[in-house]
Amino acid sequence: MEDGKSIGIIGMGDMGKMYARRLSDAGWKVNACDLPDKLDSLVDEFRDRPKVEIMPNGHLVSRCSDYIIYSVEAKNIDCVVRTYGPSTKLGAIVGGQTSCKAPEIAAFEKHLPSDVSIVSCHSLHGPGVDPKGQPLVLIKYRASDAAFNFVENILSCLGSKHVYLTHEQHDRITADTQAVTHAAFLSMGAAWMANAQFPWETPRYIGGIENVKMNVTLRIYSNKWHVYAGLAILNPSAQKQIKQYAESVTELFKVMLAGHREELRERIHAARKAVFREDRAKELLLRDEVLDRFSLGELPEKRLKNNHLSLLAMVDCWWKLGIVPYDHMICSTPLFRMWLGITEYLFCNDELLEEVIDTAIDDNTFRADDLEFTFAARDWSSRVSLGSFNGYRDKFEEIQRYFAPRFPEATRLGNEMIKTILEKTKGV
Ligand SMILES: NC(=O)C1=CN([C@@H]2O[C@H](COP(=O)(O)OP(=O)(O)OC[C@H]3O[C@@H](n4cnc5c(N)ncnc54)[C@H](OP(=O)(O)O)[C@@H]3O)[C@@H](O)[C@H]2O)C=CC1
Ligand SMILES: O=C(O)C(=O)Cc1ccc(O)cc1
Repeated sequence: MEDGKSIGIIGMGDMGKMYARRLSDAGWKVNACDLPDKLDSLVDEFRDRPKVEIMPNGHLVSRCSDYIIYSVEAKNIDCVVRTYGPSTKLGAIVGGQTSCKAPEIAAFEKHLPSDVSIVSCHSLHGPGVDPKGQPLVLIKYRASDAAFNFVENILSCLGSKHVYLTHEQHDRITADTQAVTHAAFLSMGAAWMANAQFPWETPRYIGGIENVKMNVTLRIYSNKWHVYAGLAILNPSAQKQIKQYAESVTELFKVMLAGHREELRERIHAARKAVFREDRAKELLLRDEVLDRFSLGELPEKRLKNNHLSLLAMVDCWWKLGIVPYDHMICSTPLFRMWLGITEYLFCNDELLEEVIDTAIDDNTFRADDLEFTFAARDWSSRVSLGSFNGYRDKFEEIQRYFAPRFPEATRLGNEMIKTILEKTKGV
């Protein structure tokens, strides 16, 4: 490895460990730490990897490493960089893995010595997904070409697709792709819990699009709350989009309740025209055989109808915000691709879309679910707008406890689903 240079990782949670394993497998010396109370267990866990040296704190990591990655909670980034930043080795390069870059760059600007270069990164996938072929954002904020090339060379062992952005572009795009996607799935989970449902036990929620909704919702709730809270609350563009999503849900639900079929049809078709190209149906990201394969419950003989308020509102929201989601495929996460996949599956099928409009107007059996979904979307939006980390955490963890017994199975199915979908969407 390049002249005995080494890499520092501050924060050995899920992402930090994944980086430590992959970088050391590629032959790099890694110096890593977490909070002091995890020292012994980390030393134990990495005992069989001589290339990973676990250190007691970030000062020790910072003073001996040539590229230091902060992989801590986004909400703690200022405090952690303030503590260890001044110990950074003279002339080293620093970056971060947090999901929202404005606070991370601000912390680097404020607390790092001026001789230190800044090159940040963001793997656009969770720790359980193979990084190969997934987007990896690289941000050259304050660095020479040589320093940037050094970082790019280190991270090339992940096999990811490199995407070069400024930190402002990164935050704008991830608000469009991640934050609003998470808001939709978080709201589904909240609504199911409010109605005391486990959707895989209800025939009308099994098969096709419903499988993706359930698996992704459970996948999100099985993760750590701070990941979603950080990227929603700390990113100002995200707040705006989550608010628009809640407004789209509310307005569409009111049109449904009032029974205004033509108004609903016109609005849905206007949104469809703005978001989907006319020939999109020829190249759908997802098809029936893929969608039906990953069920948590028994598939019913005949597919049951749903008005898919969550999906109608998503396209309405993109339309209102002038977002064309395909523009962001280069920066998409697996969950975003699945969300876009089921959205276009619905909107690019005239017959299904017409059935959804009729169901929305004529079928009363979804009203209770839609009411709870509307409350949930608005509640998530107000917690995010208030910037309330505690409020976000309380709600997230309550719902997490409710669904926890099904996490192992949902994670297994979700991983298979992601793998299959990634194969189907290669090159998109
Ligand atoms: N999980 C995901 O899917 C992805 C996450 N990210 C981002 O990566 C970052 C890390 O996420 P993830 O690994 O999932 O989260 P984790 O909570 O698993 O990891 C963060 C780790 O940092 C530790 N930490 C906090 N303060 C310090 C400190 N002062 N010194 C050393 N360690 C500290 C935490 O300890 P403690 O728990 O005790 O506070 C924790 O172990 C986040 O900013 C997240 O937004 C990016 C891409 C994907
Ligand atoms: O795919 C998703 O949206 C995830 O939920 C995983 C994830 C979470 C945080 C990130 O910064 C990147 C990826």
